[in-house]
Formats: sequence, structure tokens, C-alpha cells
Amino acid sequence: MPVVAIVGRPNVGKSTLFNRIFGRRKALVEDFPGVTRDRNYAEVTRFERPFTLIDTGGFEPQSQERLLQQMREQSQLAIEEADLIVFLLDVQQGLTPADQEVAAMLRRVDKPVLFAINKVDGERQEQAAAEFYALGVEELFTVSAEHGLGINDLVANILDRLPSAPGPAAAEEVTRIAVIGRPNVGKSSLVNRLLGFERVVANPVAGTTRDSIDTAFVYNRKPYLLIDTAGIRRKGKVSQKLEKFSVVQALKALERAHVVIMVIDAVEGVTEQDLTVAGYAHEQGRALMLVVNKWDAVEKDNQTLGRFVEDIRINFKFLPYAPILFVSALTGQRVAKIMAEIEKVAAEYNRQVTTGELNKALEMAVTAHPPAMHQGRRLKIFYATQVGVRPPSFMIFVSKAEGFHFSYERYLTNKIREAFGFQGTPIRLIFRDRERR
Ligand SMILES: Nc1nc2c(ncn2[C@@H]2O[C@H](COP(=O)(O)OP(=O)(O)OP(=O)(O)O)[C@@H](O)[C@H]2O)c(=O)[nH]1
Ligand SMILES: Nc1nc2c(ncn2[C@@H]2O[C@H](COP(=O)(O)OP(=O)(O)OP(=O)(O)O)[C@@H](O)[C@H]2O)c(=O)[nH]1
Repeated sequence: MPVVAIVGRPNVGKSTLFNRIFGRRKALVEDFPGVTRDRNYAEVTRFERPFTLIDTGGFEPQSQERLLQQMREQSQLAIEEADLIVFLLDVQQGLTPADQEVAAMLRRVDKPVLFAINKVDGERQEQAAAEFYALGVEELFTVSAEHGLGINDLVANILDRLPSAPGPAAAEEVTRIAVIGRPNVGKSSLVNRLLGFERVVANPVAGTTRDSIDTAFVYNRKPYLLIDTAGIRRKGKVSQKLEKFSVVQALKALERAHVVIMVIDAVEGVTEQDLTVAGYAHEQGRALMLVVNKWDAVEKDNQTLGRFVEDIRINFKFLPYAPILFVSALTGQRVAKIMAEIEKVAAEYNRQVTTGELNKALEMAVTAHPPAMHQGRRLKIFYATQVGVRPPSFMIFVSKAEGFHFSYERYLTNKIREAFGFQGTPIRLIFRDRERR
């Protein structure tokens, strides 16, 4: 979700503008317990375009010197975090040297910056606002945050300049599926079954590489591309050499895939090679599901399934999120479930949660189990926002990123999963220092 930051000197009306754009009073976001908050943020949707709005205000300057320093820091922060900056000025106070300096700083930034003059409540101020052209900007927006004047024009210009939201657009793209697994686990049998179902409208297209064949198809009115590896078409006995080759093929297929179907032979069980390839998929941020094939060939009692699941969970302990399906390509048993599951996993892979929901979940996690001490100070989490999909990635603004231990990252990851699911997809947490010099 794109981020819009409002910067400006104290008292120019940042909070008032924030509330105006947000459309509500800003007491909406509670602080994390024990955390001093110096910024307000809100999720705003205007003209069906969501963005995160940050009010960077609230500092109390002790002196002119200090004011300038704080404005520099505040602007730097906005420059780093935001996709667009609204620099708010005050027609009553007029143009000050601090404004001049910050404006110069913002002009050098490779991001859209809108210069808005506030407290333009009437004709008289409208004329006075012309003074701000001395900042050397081409366009000024005059607003009255208090009286709601010029706000729609400003918002429309914000939306025009925002990078387009990745969420829905990405979801419409083709989902690329790679079926991987050791030789002879039944990949081609499975693929043939999958594409054989009448609901799947298959259309083979030439692969982008010489040794793969991609098949485009539609399932539930959504487009998919099945990435076939060369090994799929190969029949008969396999040598050691071929086995190694199949790993290379699998890794190549992975590079292009969104969702990976890792096929495991129910009779042979999980092998080292399966773990290697699955580990790679995880690191590359691919969604993954485990399909245990040849389930028909296993002698079963009422504990077989449970034991098998347990065994897989222990082996693939780095993939607690991967769904497991037990199928038989030979009989067709449960093969139809695969596409239904892929559809779900692909949705999770593309899922975008709101900043509000995300921070609520984090707040609960932090309350239940606060971060540790680091160099004599308690680590703090300020807020988080989802910065990407495929896989879902979250940027968490903290007091000291390097202080966050792997175990706490795992804890937060688990809490995010508890709150949102994200079945089948890895998720990424990126810790960022809120203050950087
Ligand atoms: N006349 C007039 N006054 C305004 C307008 N917008 C805000 N104000 C007033 O300006 C003062 C400061 O507004 P805030 O929104 O608190 O300013 P701020 O920039 O958030 O201040 P900090 O939190 O200290 O950074 C308040 O008394 C507002 O009522 C406006 O459009 N016209
Ligand atoms: N019992 C049983 N046998 C299966 C099943 N699926 C595939 N097989 C058999 O397993 C063997 C290998 O199947 P393939 O589909 O060629 O396997 P593959 O993974 O594509 O093999 P490579 O092309 O070597 O990578 C064949 O003899 C299949 O008949 C199944 O669900 N149950």
C-alpha cells in the first residue's frame, strides 16, 4: 500500500489536514503499550484507492536551531518511508528560512512532493499565498484544512501521483505453477490428470526454455500456467546423474513459479533431495504445497495418515504453512482437490491485509510478549505496514532493527499467521530503524 506523509513545521495544521483527509478524528490508533508515538497514521481510501497516511507532526521545538534539526529528521524519515510527500506550509506564519531549507531538501528527492499552503480560508489569504512561489516550485495547492477548502483537489493530485496499488492488479496476473519432485514420483501422471479434468481448459504453448513445456489453462475463470520440467516427460529407469539433473530442472522451474507443487512418493517417503528443493522454494519466497502421491499403493490402517503427516511435519519443519494433500494419480483419488487448494494458496500469496488489522495483531503480540532489552534499552515497535505480496512482506518500524533476535521475528511471524492465516505462503518481515541518520 502506498504511503503518503505530511511534513511541515509545528502548528501549520498537519493534524487538521490529516483528519480532513482521513475524514475522522485521529484518536483512532492507539499506541503500543509502553511506546511513545510521535506519528499518527491511518488507512485512507479515496476514490477507491487505498493508501496509508502519516502525520509526522507533534514535536515541540525548544529553539530555532532545534526546530530546523527536527524538521530535517522528520523530512528525511518521510523521504525514506513515503511514496509521496505533502509539504504543508502556513500562510499566516508566512515563508520562513526553515521552510526554505526543507523545500530545497525535498526538491532533490526522487519522489513526488506536493507543496500545500494551509489556512487559506478566504480571498485575502489566497493572494498572500503567492509569496510561496519564492520556493521555486511550479505548483502550489492552497487549502483550508479547518474549513475543508481545496482538499478534494489536493487528494486528487495525491492519487494521480501515487504508484498504482500492487494488490488487485497482481491478483489478475497469471499464476505460474511448477510441479517438482524426484524422478518417478508421478509428476507426469499427476499433470496429465490435472489437465485432464474438464474444468481445466488447457492450451499448450511453447516453453520459454528449450527443455520445458508450459501449459496455459483456466480454472475457475482464473488463468494459470503450468511449468513442466524436462524430467516430466522422461520415462523409465533413472541414473544417479539424472537424479542430480532433476534438481537443476526443479530449481529452474522454481525461479519462474509462484506456487510450487512438491510431489512426494508415498512409498519412498521424504528424501534429502525433497528437503533441499523445498528449502530453496522457501528461501526464494515461493508458495508451496506438498502432494503425497501414490497413496493407493500404501497399506493403511487408521493411524497411517496421522503418522505420515507427523513425519512430513517433522521433516519439513521450516514449512509449517504448507498444506499437505494425499492423492493418487493412478486412481485419480483427490487429484481434483489440488487445483482448489492452489487457488486458495495463490490467493494467500497475493493477499494484502490492511495496516489497521496488521497493527492490531502486532499490538496484541507485543502486549503478550514484549521485545527484549538491547544495550540497556527496551526495543520498541512503532508500527508496521505491508509493503509487498508474492510473498506477503511486512516492514516493521522499530527503535533498533539490529536488536531484534531471530526468535522474536519467528514469534511475530507466528502471530501474524495466527491472525491472518497465509496458508501455503512464506511471509517476510523486514525490520527497519525508524530513525536513521
Ligand atoms: N485559520 C485556520 N487555522 C487552521 C487551519 N488548519 C489548522 N488550523 C489551526 O492551526 C493550529 C495548528 O493545527 P494542527 O493541526 O494542530 O497543527 P500541526 O501541524 O499538526 O501541529 P503539530 O502537531 O505541533 O506539528 C490549530 O489551532 C488549528 O485549529 C486552517 O485551515 N485555517
Ligand atoms: N501406484 C501408483 N503408481 C503411480 C501413481 N502415479 C504414478 N505412478 C507410477 O509411477 C511411475 C512414474 O510415474 P511418472 O508420472 O512417469 O513419474 P514422473 O515423476 O513424471 O517421472 P520422471 O518423468 O522420471 O520425472 C509410473 O510407473 C506410474 O504409473 C500413483 O498414484 N499410484
